[in-house]
Amino acid sequence: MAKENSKIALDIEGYLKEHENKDMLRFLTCGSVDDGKSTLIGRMLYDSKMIFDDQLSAAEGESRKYGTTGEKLDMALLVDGLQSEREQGITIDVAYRFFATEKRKFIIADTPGHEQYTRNMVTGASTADVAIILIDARKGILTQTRRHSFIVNLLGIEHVIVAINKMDLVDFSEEVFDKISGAYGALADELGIKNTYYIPVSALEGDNVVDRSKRSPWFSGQPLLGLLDSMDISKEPKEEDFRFPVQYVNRPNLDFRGFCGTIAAGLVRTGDEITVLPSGKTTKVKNIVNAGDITEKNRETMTEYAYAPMAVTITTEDEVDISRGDMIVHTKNLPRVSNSLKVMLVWMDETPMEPGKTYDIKRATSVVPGFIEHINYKVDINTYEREQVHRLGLNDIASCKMVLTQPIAADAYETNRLTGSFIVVDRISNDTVGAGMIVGVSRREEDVVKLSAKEYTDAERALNLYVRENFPEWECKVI
Ligand SMILES: Nc1nc2c(ncn2[C@@H]2O[C@H](COP(=O)(O)OP(=O)(O)OP(=O)(O)O)[C@@H](O)[C@H]2O)c(=O)[nH]1
Repeated sequence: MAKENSKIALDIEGYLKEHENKDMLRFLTCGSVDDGKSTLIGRMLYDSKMIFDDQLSAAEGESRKYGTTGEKLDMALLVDGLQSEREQGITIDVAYRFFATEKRKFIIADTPGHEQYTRNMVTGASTADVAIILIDARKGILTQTRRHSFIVNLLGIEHVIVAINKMDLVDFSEEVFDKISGAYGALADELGIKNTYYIPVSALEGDNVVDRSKRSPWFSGQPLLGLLDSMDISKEPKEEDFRFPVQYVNRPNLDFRGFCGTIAAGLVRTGDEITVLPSGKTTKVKNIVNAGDITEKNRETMTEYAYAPMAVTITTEDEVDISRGDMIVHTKNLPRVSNSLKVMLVWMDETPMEPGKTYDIKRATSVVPGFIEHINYKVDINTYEREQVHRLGLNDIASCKMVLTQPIAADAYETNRLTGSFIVVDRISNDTVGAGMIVGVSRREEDVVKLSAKEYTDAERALNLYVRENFPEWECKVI
C-alpha cells in the first residue's frame, strides 16, 4: 500500500480517475473450514499491495504470537478482523473486501461456508460474477463443495474457478490435481455450471496465486489473479430487452414530469415505442435526461440513448399514468405479466414459512402482497434430492408456486438477475424473511389466479395447514 499511499498523497484526483475507469469484477469465495479461504484472500490482498501499512505491521506482530505458519506472515490474520466480527454474532451477514490490480477493480464477498449460514452465502452470491471454490488437495470434494456449488449455480454465477489448495502438502502432484478436477467436472455437469477453470494453488506459499509456480510445470493455465484479471464476464446488452423499473416520479413543476430509475437491462432511444406494465398503456420516449440528474440546471442535458446500468430520467410523449413500481419496456418485446409465478425460494428466517400467509414481495422497485400457494419440493442441498414438505425452515431452499395480489411484469432470473429476483418481507416485523428467483411465468390467461376477496384469520390458516398436513387425501386447497 506504500506505493498507493504516495500516489494518493501526490495526485488524489488522478488516483481516483485511474480506478474509476477500470471495470469491476465481483467474486465470492467458498470453502469449508480450514480449506484456506482466509489465507487465499490475505495472499491476494497482500500481493496486490492492497494492505495498509499499519494492518501489515499488526498482522506481522500477531503472526509471531498467534500465527499457524511459524516465522512466515500468516496471511489469514490479514482478514481476521472479519472473523472476529462474525464470531461476535452475525451483525454483518457478508463481509466485502476491495482490491484492485492495474486492470480491474475487485470486490470479494467473503461468506461463511457452514450450512447454517446458507442465507448469508445466498446474499453474497447474488451479486457475484465469479465464484472461487476452494478444495483442500488432501481431502478432495466434500459435502460442502456440493452445497456451495449448488448455491453458486442457483444464483446464476456462470464462472466457477476451482482453486485446488494446499498443493504443497501433496507434492504438487499432477495426478491429485487431475483426479479432483475430473470429479468436479462431473459435479459441474450434473448441475449445469457453464464455465469451470481449475488451478493448483498453495495459498500459504503463494504458488499460482499471483505468480506462476515453478513447482507445477505441468500446469499450463494462468495463475488465479491473472485469470481474474482477464476473464470475459461482459454480457452484450441486447437492445430489445429494455427493462426500466420506475423508482420515482419526478414532478418539480407543471411543465416537467419525468420517470427516474436505473435501467435494469437493454438500451432505450428517444422516440422508442414503450409500454408501461402492468397497465399495458403505450406511448413513446420523448426525452432521456442523463445520469438521473434532474436539477434545474441539468434538466437540459439530454442523451439520445441510454443503457443498463445507467440511472436516467425518461419523459414520455403522452400523459400516461406511471407510478413507482411500474416497469417500462419496449412495446415490441413485452415480458410476461402474471400474478402466478414459479419460483425458487430461500427461506432466511427462524420462523417457518407458511403457505397461505401474506407477505410483501419486493421485486426491483415494486412491492406487492403475495403468498406461497404450494411448495412443489424442497431441495436437500447436500444430496440434491427432492423432498415433499408443508413448510420451510431457516436456510431451506424450495421450488414453490407464488401468487401475488396483482400481476407483475416478470422475467425469469435466468434472463435477468435484477428483474427476475425478489425478497420476501414480513408485513408486521418488516424483516426480510426470504429471497427468491423467478423460474417461470405462465403466459396462459387461465393460469392467472383469481383471488378471493376474503381475508383469513391466523386461526383459520392454522386449521387449513393442519388439514393439509394430516389429511392430504382430502386435497384441501391452500387459503
Ligand atoms: N500447507 C498449507 N497450509 C495452508 C495453505 N492454505 C492455508 N493453509 C493453512 O490452513 C489453515 C487454515 O487456513 P485458513 O486460511 O484460516 O482457512 P479458512 O478456510 O479461512 O478457515 P476458516 O476461516 O476457519 O473457515 C491455516 O493453518 C493455514 O496456514 C496452503 O496452501 N498450504
